[in-house]
Amino acid sequence: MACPEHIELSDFIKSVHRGLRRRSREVGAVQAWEEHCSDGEKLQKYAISMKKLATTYWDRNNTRDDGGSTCRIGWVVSKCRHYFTLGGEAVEDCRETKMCLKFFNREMSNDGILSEGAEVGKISLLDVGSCYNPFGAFSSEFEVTAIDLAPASGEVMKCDFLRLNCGTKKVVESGVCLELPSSSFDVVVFSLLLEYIPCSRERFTACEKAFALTRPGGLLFILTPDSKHPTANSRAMRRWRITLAGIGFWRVAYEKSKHLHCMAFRKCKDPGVGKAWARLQGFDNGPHDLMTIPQDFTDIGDKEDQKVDTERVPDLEIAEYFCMMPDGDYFD
Ligand SMILES: C[S@@+](CC[C@H](N)C(=O)[O-])C[C@H]1O[C@@H](n2cnc3c(N)ncnc32)[C@H](O)[C@@H]1O
Repeated sequence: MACPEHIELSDFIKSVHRGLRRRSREVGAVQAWEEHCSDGEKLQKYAISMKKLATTYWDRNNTRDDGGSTCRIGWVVSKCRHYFTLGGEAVEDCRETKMCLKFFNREMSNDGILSEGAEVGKISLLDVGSCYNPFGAFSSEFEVTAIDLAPASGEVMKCDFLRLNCGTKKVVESGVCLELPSSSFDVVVFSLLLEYIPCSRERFTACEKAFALTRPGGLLFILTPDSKHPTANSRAMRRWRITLAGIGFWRVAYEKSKHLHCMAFRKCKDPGVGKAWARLQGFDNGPHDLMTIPQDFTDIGDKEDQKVDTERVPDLEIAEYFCMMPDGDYFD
């Protein structure tokens, strides 16, 4: 059972997400986002609440009997170990080569195939919307760059990812990260980030930026809440998959836990492969319109605290996710 503080924290977080979506409908995404980013007090309260919720209620009891981790951060860490240090990347190289032959009747055009047994240093990981730097606990394996609109920890740089420039170097001015070098990260993580962003087009922009920043063969992780049974939102997840393939991201891992979809996408060394597959799936409309979440279609009234009705069922899913997480065994 969730305790009163837990409910209070999750209610506040949900109300921020809801308010941003509602304002976005009223005045458009750009103005709503600007207003949101200039409300320092609200952002600060969100950061403190999110950190407390995650560190006090979510991130405990996350170890299975076999020593494995049941949390979203642990899922990313274990997939990275498998991919970067236990030969997973080489396996995916072979798979991509086969797809090149199938789609184009030629070898992979990129010469970036990792030779097996190549020396692996620390994995460079960009955690977008990091809040309190949960990957900091794995600093022996990961070189973490943590960014957030409103950091809850000194290890996290302030940055609006939607406005970040993907260029040639790291540029930080007055503590704000303005630019990061393209193709420089082994891993980019969006953990509970995309549903914060109130419109589909901006979610797509975030994915394009992730593509620019990841090195060929690197991974984008997307963790997104969904408390329904595994197939309930499978069509939406399929649309995300096709959209991301259209950018050049190929899905290499997927798991539906009780409250999350956990996904890993590889930046194809030959982006034509992902695009060709996406075309076969009928990907020829505006791609940004495909990065939708159930709440995009929910009619939200003016009153923040109005009683939940059947039209707001998708919000219930999020509510359940935020309320149920502390039990800690939802990520089996
Ligand atoms: C629900 S919290 C998730 C925190 C953490 N990733 C986790 O899994 O516990 C979403 C975070 O994304 C951040 N965020 C949302 N939009 C962002 C943007 N455009 N740029 C950077 N951070 C953003 C928010 O400030 C918030 O801290």
